[in-house]
Amino acid sequence: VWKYIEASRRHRIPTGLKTLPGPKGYPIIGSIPDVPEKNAFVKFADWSKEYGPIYQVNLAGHNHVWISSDQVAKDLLAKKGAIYSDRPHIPALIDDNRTSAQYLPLLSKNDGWARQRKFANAIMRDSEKALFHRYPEVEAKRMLVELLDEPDRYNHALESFISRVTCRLAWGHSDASDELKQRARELLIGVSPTGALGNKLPFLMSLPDWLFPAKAWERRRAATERRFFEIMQSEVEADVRDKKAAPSWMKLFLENRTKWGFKYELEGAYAVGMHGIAGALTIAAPMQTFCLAMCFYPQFLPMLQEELDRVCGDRPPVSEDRPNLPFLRAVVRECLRWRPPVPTGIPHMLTQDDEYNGYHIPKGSVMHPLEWAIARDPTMFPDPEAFNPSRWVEPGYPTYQEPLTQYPTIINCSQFGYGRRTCQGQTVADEDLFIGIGSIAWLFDISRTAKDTSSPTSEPDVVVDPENVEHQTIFLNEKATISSEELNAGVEPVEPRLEDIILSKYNYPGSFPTTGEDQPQFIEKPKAETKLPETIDPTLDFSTLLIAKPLPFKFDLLPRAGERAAKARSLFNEGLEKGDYTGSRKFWGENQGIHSPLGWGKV
Ligand code: HEM
Repeated sequence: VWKYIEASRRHRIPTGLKTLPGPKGYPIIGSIPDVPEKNAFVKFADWSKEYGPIYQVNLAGHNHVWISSDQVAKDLLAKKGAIYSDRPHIPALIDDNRTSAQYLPLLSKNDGWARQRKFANAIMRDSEKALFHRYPEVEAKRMLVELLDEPDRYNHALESFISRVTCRLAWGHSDASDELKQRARELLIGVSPTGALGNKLPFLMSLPDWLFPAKAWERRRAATERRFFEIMQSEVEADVRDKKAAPSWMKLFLENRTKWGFKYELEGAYAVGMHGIAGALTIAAPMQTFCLAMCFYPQFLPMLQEELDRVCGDRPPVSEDRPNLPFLRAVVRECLRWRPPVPTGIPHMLTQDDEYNGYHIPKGSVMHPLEWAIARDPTMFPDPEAFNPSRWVEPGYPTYQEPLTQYPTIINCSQFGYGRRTCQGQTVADEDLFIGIGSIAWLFDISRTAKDTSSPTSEPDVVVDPENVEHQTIFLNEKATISSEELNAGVEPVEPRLEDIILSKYNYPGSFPTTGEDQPQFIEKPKAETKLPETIDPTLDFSTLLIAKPLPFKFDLLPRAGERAAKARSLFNEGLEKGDYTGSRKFWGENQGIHSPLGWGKV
């Protein structure tokens, strides 16, 4: 109540200025009941059609300003970056995100943010110069074989690809990629408005752990993360000492430790770990969007494959092919536009009263560049709801830009935010998506499954040939699995993980036995409900956390004709023999935290 009174007082408007338009909402809670949990960004975009490109909404006493125009976002968040570059408090985290110097994207505009941003620029420049040490190309080979072997776990393979590349970039190897995914997933729950309960009802965070189990969950999450970062740092320290450390951000930090001016013992461990986490999930979302787009806009895959065949022939794409693959870059760019991975944007906070076009914007307002709406401006993107990569490569479209050896590119596109807080992982995302999506399109045909009855409009695009044994054996996202870390993201006891079984498949050094009593048992969980009510657009069935990705769906993933599948396998086997690949390591053993009465709580 006090917050509400305070907010009303703050909202006194200086003479001559108007208050921003926006929905009225209810006393105290404001418009919270009007914002759906699922696809909230669509609701905020609808409001922008009613109230204009900048409007405000009261959410539980906080003033939230939504911007749905690229120009307005640039005018405020970029040009007036001096006052629009702070971050709001995230109540569900145990340590104050603004001052704890743990998570760069969430820090206030303070010294910790400045020094970590400088560090981030340096590590990103270094990786880019070294073509990301070819990690994306190495891991794409493993991903292709996993997709061939288990297409029904496609989302797991895509997420693992991203997580393994990021894990290598961060610490020089992929052993911790499953743990990294789990860390990323848990932090995403902790920071998402639709995730941890403490973000919806912040006052609960002042209760003791035993009265509010979600707080105990967060305490355990934060402690596990700290321990994980600590272990990763000390292992690379040992590898550097033994002169066997592969190139990584951590190695770079350790080689010049004092240069960055970090202020506490583990700040370097967090600065590297945070980038690992930031990369581990974000980039997988557009890869899954790519599969969705190919199912519903089948005309573009043959165009992409024609380009790949012409330029790359009998091998998947590599970094040097970039200038010669404009249509691949267009597809990547269009995936980000059509379904922005962070559709609500990451909020900035305004640190002093401001005015814009006669409107008053009060200090403390939480500013949201609504990426979803910005990406659907019909003057910039004609027919914005359609997935159309041609808009980037055909003259006549407002987004067309030359030279095509450089454009289209995702670098500096609006989906990465604005001003001083723009995303620092753009080049990593660019390389992963270029290599990852390019490799999938090189090897696979993707289409809506012949069996799919989830949508009344779903005419199959490809009918599986019943005579073709290979096609029948590689059947086809039947389980529509969700990845195990999603099932186990702190809301349920940890069980032996799917990964444990997969590990044994490829004979990695030190991998799990395939037979005998030690073999882990996977207990089948109920399948994810993927059938949509008929009225919902099946291309809009997305997860609800801050990073939105398509929920698992059924589709056909068939190797293209010719030698490509055999080639993909031989490339992977060559890598296996060279020792390029290792299995995934378990960090905590079974039953982590379950036996503690305060252990895993519902979030
Ligand atoms: C497709 C993938 C990605 C998308 C869509 C994305 C999107 C974003 C967005 C919207 C922001 C907020 C910008 C703002 O506040 O105005 C952001 C910030 C950030 N991103 Fe990314 N990101 C992606 C990948 C990555 C990767 C791979 C990394 C690192 C390896 C990364 C590191 C960061 C960091 C450190 C910030 C915070 C910058 C700051 O607050 O000063 N991102 N990203």
